[in-house]
Amino acid sequence: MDNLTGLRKQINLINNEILKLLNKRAALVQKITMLKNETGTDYYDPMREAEMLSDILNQNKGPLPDELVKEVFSSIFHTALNYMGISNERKLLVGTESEVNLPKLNEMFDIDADIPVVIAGPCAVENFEYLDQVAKALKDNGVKLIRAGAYKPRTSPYDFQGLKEEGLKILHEVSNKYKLYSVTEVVDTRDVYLVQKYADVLQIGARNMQNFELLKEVGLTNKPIILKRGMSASINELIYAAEYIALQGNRNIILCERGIRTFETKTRNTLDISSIPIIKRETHLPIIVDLSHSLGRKDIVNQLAKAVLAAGADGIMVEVHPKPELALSDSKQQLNIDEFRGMLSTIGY
Ligand SMILES: O=C(O)C(=O)C[C@]1(C(=O)O)C=C[C@@H](O)C=C1
Repeated sequence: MDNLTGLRKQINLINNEILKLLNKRAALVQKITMLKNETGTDYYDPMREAEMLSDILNQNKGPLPDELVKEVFSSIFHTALNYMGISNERKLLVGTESEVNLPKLNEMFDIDADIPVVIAGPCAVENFEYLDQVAKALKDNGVKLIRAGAYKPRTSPYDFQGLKEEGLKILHEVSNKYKLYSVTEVVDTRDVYLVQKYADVLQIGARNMQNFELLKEVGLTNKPIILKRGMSASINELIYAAEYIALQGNRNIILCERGIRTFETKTRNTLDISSIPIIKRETHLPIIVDLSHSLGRKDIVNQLAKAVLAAGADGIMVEVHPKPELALSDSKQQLNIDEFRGMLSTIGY
């Protein structure tokens, strides 16, 4: 009968065999490293790793299941790379180690460093008069960026879809009149050229965060891009979406937290404040928070504005409409001009 001591003795012998084999393997990896140095070949070779794994799994007769065998060998390959002195984690262009020296968000828009960047305006461009009233209020209160949608991706195809080019023209005219920077969403690769002709900052909405063709297209422009987090997207997915833009050459990316879907129904989305310091730690990109879409209500905007700024956000975005009750979209979450002034004073404007 096997006893514990006897079984452990056998395991000790196997451990020694595995160790000898691992070191034998490491000596071969060292030779490969030298060859790769001579030829300038990449150390990390995911295709080779995949081929080896497939051979290994074909030979696996158990009792260890394939997933566990895969885990062990993936760790062996990872160790080989560590032994070569490299990591298989790619350094991202948007990561903290990136060499680019980008201006801070407030510098991009000539905003004093002691006040937060505020982007405000109606959900959609509805007509010249409404937008003009909002723009005047922004100007009077020292806010420099106006937002308004000309293309509105709505849940229902029967809801107001935006004024499209007509809306872009109104936004352009009003922002010029008050010397404001204009921010508007682009939803289709075919519209990027048109939208960038009229607007100063392009926005990629939450629903399009992983529309990779659209990301690549705006990555080819030289306009700042606001990239909103998808409602079910992880922070990593948001960072990789930004990398798609950066890879095309446009490094002027502003990330935007706008809440994620959870079981909570008191707010439209759950505002994930923790994403702010995490993004600050893992990327060099500025991050702003869209309070209106996160919350879907306006009675708690002031508290959350202070909270996100305290957490390190570089700015906030809020919806403002001269007559929210008559707004064609998102009427419950848009502040009226008095409420907007109140919000500004709570954050030091
Ligand atoms: O075969 C190679 O090219 C190696 O560098 C060796 C090795 C390995 O551990 O087997 C190490 C890293 C590569 O990602 C793939 C394979």
